[in-house]
Amino acid sequence: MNKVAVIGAGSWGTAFAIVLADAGNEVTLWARREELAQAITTSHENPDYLPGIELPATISATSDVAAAMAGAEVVVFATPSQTFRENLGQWAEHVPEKAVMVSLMKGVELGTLERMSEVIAEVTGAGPERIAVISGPNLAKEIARREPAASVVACADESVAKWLQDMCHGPAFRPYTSTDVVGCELGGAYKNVVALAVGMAVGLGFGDNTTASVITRGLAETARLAVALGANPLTLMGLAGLGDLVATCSSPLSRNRTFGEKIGQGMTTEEIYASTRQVAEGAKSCSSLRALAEKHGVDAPIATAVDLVVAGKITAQDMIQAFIARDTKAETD
Ligand SMILES: NC(=O)C1=CN([C@@H]2O[C@H](COP(=O)(O)OP(=O)(O)OC[C@H]3O[C@@H](n4cnc5c(N)ncnc54)[C@H](O)[C@@H]3O)[C@@H](O)[C@H]2O)C=CC1
Ligand SMILES: O=C(CO)COP(=O)(O)O
Repeated sequence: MNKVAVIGAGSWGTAFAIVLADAGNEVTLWARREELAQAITTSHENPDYLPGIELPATISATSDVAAAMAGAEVVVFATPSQTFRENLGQWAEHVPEKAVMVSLMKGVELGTLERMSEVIAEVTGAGPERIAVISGPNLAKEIARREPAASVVACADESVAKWLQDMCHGPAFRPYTSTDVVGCELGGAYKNVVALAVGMAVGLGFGDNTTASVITRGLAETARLAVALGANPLTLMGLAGLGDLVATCSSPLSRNRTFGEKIGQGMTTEEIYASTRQVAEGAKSCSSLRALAEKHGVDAPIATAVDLVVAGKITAQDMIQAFIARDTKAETD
């Protein structure tokens, strides 16, 4: 039995805590609010993020980050990407010296254009053998209901990836290993932006031809940037690329797809933010991924257009028309 701290008791932090507990680990979940931590520990339910789902009794919760991390061999982070650097700055002193840190987050930081594993390395000074990411088609509600799914555990040190794989391999969760941290993280962040574009198309009333076209060109765009940053193109064809893209773009459970759908139906970004408490990472990462692509000279029409729509500079209808009107070219260029 390994001792694991999961930092962030939102949808995914809580669902992944279930995966870890089902796989036989002792899990402490950190919640920002004391009343939520108490509800999780005493009633074995997260009423705010996963109501109606019974949590294993081996999950306890606390709002004290030092207590959550004390003695942990693994510290898993599941909070929004854009505030993560600031949060981690406060948490870093409590991370046990040898603990492996795992990012479940799917965003790229605005301004620095860094992936979350890079933020962890910078803030904590940890080496690549202590930093991992887990990413795949893992909609939190389905995972929490123990519906079967697969995922990718990526770490530059393959033996660490294997150790984490064993730790989270459970009755309904099948992890694969990878050493391609860059590919997994970019796949996870980019699919949120593509899901926004797909949601917009759905909100405008378009059907499966449109969404399949956006998904496929979204995968091409993701792979272009990921490969320019050193990723293995096959990673993008796998669970952390295509797999997550398909799940997120197809599912009404996706916050990013829903966000896009609301824009397509005519709501403004501000109205959508006011209507939900849950994070839709793509609404920020469209800007950082667009900038990252520009920095590396990579053509990124979807990230660019989504960024313009989210900023209110063009409409969703303009975006789709612009995709069709772009200069024609060979599919594989
Ligand atoms: N929900 C899902 O199905 C999946 C989500 N992810 C990723 O996991 C990350 C977390 O997402 P969710 O758990 O779904 O989000 P959520 O919105 O359900 O929960 C976010 C959690 O972070 C906390 N939080 C919010 N702002 C904070 C701040 N400023 N400082 C500290 N804590 C803060 C909230 O209290 C909450 O516990 C995101 O990067 C998301 O893309 C990845 C895979 C699946
Ligand atoms: O990352 C996810 C599924 O793998 C969840 O997507 P959303 O954040 O859009 O809900």
